[in-house]
Amino acid sequence: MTDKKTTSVKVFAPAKINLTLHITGQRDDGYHLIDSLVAFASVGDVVKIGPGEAVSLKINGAEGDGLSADADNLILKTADIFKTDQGASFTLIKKLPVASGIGGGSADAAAAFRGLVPLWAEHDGKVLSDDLVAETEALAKLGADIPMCLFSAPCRATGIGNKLQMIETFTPVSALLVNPRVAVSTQDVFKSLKQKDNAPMLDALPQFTHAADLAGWLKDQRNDLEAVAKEIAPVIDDVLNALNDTDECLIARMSGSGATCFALYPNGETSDQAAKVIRKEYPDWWVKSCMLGDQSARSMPKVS
Ligand SMILES: C[C@](O)(CO)[C@H](O)COP(=O)(O)OP(=O)(O)OC[C@H]1O[C@@H](n2ccc(N)nc2=O)[C@H](O)[C@@H]1O
Ligand SMILES: Nc1ncnc2c1ncn2[C@@H]1O[C@H](COP(=O)(O)OP(=O)(O)OP(=O)(O)O)[C@@H](O)[C@H]1O
Repeated sequence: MTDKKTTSVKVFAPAKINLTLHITGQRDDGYHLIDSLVAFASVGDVVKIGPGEAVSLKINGAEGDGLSADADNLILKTADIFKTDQGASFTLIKKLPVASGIGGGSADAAAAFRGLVPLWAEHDGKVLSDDLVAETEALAKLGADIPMCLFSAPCRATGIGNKLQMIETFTPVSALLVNPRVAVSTQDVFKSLKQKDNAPMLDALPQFTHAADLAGWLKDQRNDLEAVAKEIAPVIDDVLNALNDTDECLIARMSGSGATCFALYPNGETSDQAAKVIRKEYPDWWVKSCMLGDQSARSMPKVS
């Protein structure tokens, strides 16, 4: 048997992209009901977990400045759920902008959870996986986007984002993600939203065989948070204009509560070329050419 105290785990935490985000109601506790088509990007954070006497967190990476490594960090909150006295030293390589509508914190929490299961597989003679249902429920309470990030695969999310219908037939598409480096608070956007009972998507979603199909369909769908987010961060309009101006852009929309926007392209060459153009004009923006689709295989913990 391997010595679990010396095991190290590395987990990819991909960005979540809300291709659509229809807000269809509000619960009595204030949380909003959503109907959202979600895919996961080939760009994301990396969570490394090594042995440690206590639970600790160190943050590296280009987007790590200003993100606190204290008890409020979703990685430490996730470790707390397991209620063991085992240690773990986390290193977060933060590559996704914070508070940017692409679920970075939720992705980190989900990655930490996936990584801790093999690291802490057994403790005090008790198999951790026996408790996973209760622990997964506790994890979901840390953030509405966490359940979808646990799967990191295309899905339709309803409820408050906790009811997931997986879409196994989703065809991967080339995309460009752009964030103008303006943090937008999800809570502020929801608080400013006035119209809460918008139409959901149709019951049956079409099957998309290429990016142009998906983009054509998205033109009739919405992100109901986009208008409110633009009032809070008018630069979102500049991002959408910049994306729409690039060659062969099929559609440009905002993800989540913003300010990150995505655009779809026919292939990787066209999204790479658009990235070059936007980076040249806006050198301070965060610009990533990527694939959107199923990242579940890449997101499995790599144990060494
Ligand atoms: C906008 C989305 O990213 C779409 O996927 C999510 O709905 C937000 O997910 P999240 O950032 O993980 O959200 P949480 O951290 O749970 O909540 C942040 C704040 O957003 C509001 N919130 C969140 C989710 C939801 N379905 N309704 C809400 O009203 C709540 O006021 C909460 O105080
Ligand atoms: N590991 C983490 N990474 C990013 N943010 C974190 C983390 N832990 C806690 N937070 C806090 O969570 C808040 C939301 O950050 P996050 O990057 O997840 O926002 P977001 O991309 O807008 O999320 P969503 O799309 O789920 O609304 C931030 O204000 C940040 O302080």
